[in-house]
Amino acid sequence: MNGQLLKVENLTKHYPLGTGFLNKTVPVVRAVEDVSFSVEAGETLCIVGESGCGKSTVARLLMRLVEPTGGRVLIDGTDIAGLKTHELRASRRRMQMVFQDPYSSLNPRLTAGQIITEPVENFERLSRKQRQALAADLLRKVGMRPGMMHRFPSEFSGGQRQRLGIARALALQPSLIIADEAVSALDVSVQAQILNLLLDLQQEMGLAFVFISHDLGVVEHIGHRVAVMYLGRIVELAPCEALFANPVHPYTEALIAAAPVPDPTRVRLEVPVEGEVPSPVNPPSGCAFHPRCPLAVDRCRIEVPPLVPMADGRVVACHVRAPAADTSGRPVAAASSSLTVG
Ligand SMILES: Nc1ncnc2c1ncn2[C@@H]1O[C@H](COP(=O)(O)OP(=O)(O)OP(=O)(O)O)[C@@H](O)[C@H]1O
Repeated sequence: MNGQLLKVENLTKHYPLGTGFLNKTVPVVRAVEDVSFSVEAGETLCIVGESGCGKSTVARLLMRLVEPTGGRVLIDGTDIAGLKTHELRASRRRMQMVFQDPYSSLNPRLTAGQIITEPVENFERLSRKQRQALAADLLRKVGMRPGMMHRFPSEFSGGQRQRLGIARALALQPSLIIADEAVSALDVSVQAQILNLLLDLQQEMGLAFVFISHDLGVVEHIGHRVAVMYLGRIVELAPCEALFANPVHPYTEALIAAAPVPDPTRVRLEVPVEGEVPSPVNPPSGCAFHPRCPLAVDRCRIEVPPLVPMADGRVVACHVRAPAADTSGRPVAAASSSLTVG
């Protein structure tokens, strides 16, 4: 890992519900609220959270497929919002996306060779020979035979299609790949093969990943650091091992407790977190997790907790577990509380 590639500062996305009539304010979906993180070259940052917490919206904002309501995305120190069309195209070469559904994300009328070389052909004209050489090289990179370039998507399995999606993303030699639920549609054994392929490619090419998943098993396998999102906000961002060994935010603890445990020796926590994720149109006041949190105190109902740096390098937004210092520098609540209450 050698240098900051991507920096996200206070990224916010509100989707208006309908259009305002006679300047009437319209309700908004608060999909992403004040999200900040960075990714270094060669690093994998995972983003986890339940459905609807804003993970895919973050991915779309990074690719500038949607415009932010606020905040900035910087690639190699350059704010992508200020880029002209041709500069944006160039910055997109640095950052490519792999999508969830390998069945619908490939054009069924194109051959595998055409599909994976198309991104390059959007920038430069290739001779037939150049296209074939590039397709062969990309197919080899993702563990497929060059002879497969003449086949159509319908002739491939789900895992092979996702390999094609990865080959296509590699065509422009990006530094960063955003993978949005890239293995969720695949069988578990195929998932492992694709994850190992991504790890090999990272080693070989120094690729960085923003890896979005709701599956903690997958995240634990592939992540260097993990950002946990709840209702549009990051509530904990920590090195992967530290997060799984010692989750600090009660929501992180609940997510890990609720996940299937592949390792039977790992102690499973009994966390009494109940209820549904509230609506992002009208989120709870203060800490959005407080209605479901067994540790909530009065302050949680009133103030949004800031992300507080902890000694082991993680940041946590929790008034109880990671209290911000008051003006005198003293913590304002107990530094740690057990979740296994009552
Ligand atoms: N174009 C849109 N217009 C209005 N609301 C939207 C739009 N796109 C997403 N949302 C809402 O924004 C919130 C965050 O959605 P998002 O898809 O980013 O979450 P997610 O964590 O990726 O969920 P999932 O895992 O189900 O894909 C949700 O409440 C969703 O309904």
